[in-house]
Amino acid sequence: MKGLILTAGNGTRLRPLSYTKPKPLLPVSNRPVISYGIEQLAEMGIKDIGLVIQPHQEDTFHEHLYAYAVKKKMRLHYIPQYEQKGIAHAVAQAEDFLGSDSFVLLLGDNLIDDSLQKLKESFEQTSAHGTVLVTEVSKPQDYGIADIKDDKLIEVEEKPEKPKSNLAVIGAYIFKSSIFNAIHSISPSARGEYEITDAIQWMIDHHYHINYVKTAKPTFDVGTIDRWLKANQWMLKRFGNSTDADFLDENSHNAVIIPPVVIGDNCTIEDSVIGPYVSIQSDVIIKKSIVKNSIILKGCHIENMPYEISDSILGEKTKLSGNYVNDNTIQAVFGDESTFFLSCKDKSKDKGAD
Ligand SMILES: Cc1cn([C@H]2C[C@H](O)[C@@H](COP(=O)(O)OP(=O)(O)O[C@H]3O[C@H](CO)[C@@H](O)[C@H](O)[C@H]3O)O2)c(=O)[nH]c1=O
Repeated sequence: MKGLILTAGNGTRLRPLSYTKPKPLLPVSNRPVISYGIEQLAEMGIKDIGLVIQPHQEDTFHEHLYAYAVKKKMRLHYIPQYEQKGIAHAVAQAEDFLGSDSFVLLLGDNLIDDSLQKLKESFEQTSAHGTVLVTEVSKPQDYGIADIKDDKLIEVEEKPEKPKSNLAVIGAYIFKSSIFNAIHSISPSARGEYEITDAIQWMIDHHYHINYVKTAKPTFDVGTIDRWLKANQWMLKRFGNSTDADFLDENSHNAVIIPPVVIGDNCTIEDSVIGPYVSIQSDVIIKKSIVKNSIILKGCHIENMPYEISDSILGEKTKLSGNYVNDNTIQAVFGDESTFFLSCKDKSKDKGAD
């Protein structure tokens, strides 16, 4: 069995951060999202993983993942997708790499906090042509939705306006190579993409057995800022109350760390309150500031911020500083399409009745 991870999306909802780094390399609890998927494939005994990438991104992936793959004794094969024509189209690019092997397909921006062993067992025990993972979601309109009757998967529909259930088919699948019959037979959907859900439906309609495994463990699609922060919170919670602040620079002092927090190499934190739910990558300086529920990427410098930083993501080398001269003024430089939400307290309400 081989592994295939799709990473070639445009990451439009994560701009401007996804302009400079592919979405699956963005960190959750200081590890690239995709590394969690690679680890799950390693646990399943898979040695060869195809990564479907945008053609110019091979060096970036190699730089971030090579050492990790060597450590896990896995081989990464980069497969370019020249046009982003959908998930099924991305899988088709890997047909030569996959050959006649069965394969585990993971969506590179999905984080699934469950072992995929159950998926593998079900696939092998039932001799299915495909096994999908489903979970209950609160917004079924955003997902491929499963219709299950008498314990059988009878229909999957991509982002339906009127969902038949709240069971989403999420980003982990196992297929036999017969999936390529389906992929070569389907047409683009209304949104112009070759949908994996249409390929699965084709299999069901043509009497190939597709079964499902349900997970109750959390799953995250980190495709939006909000969901990325939630995934980060969840992964940090798994550290319990420990604080990974071993790497604080010797210059750090007067830092109050409220766990869970993860702090990378070579960081300086002074006169500041950090946490809970903060991930800080390496080479970050934070002075005289308060940061909670945020992700701070490599090389940021935050100093003397008159406002608490909360629910925020700061791209690499962002500089934020402020002063107290005028309560209503903030000076900052933001990259293209940055999002900045400023919450001010109305001080007149604090003055009482006089
Ligand atoms: C369109 C496209 C996507 N991808 C990669 C990028 C992402 O890591 C991954 C998912 O792509 P997205 O466009 O975000 O897919 P999304 O709209 O969230 O929906 C998918 O993922 C959902 C689960 O999150 C499923 O329930 C849906 O059935 C499935 O279609 O696949 C490619 O590698 N190539 C592509 O052409």
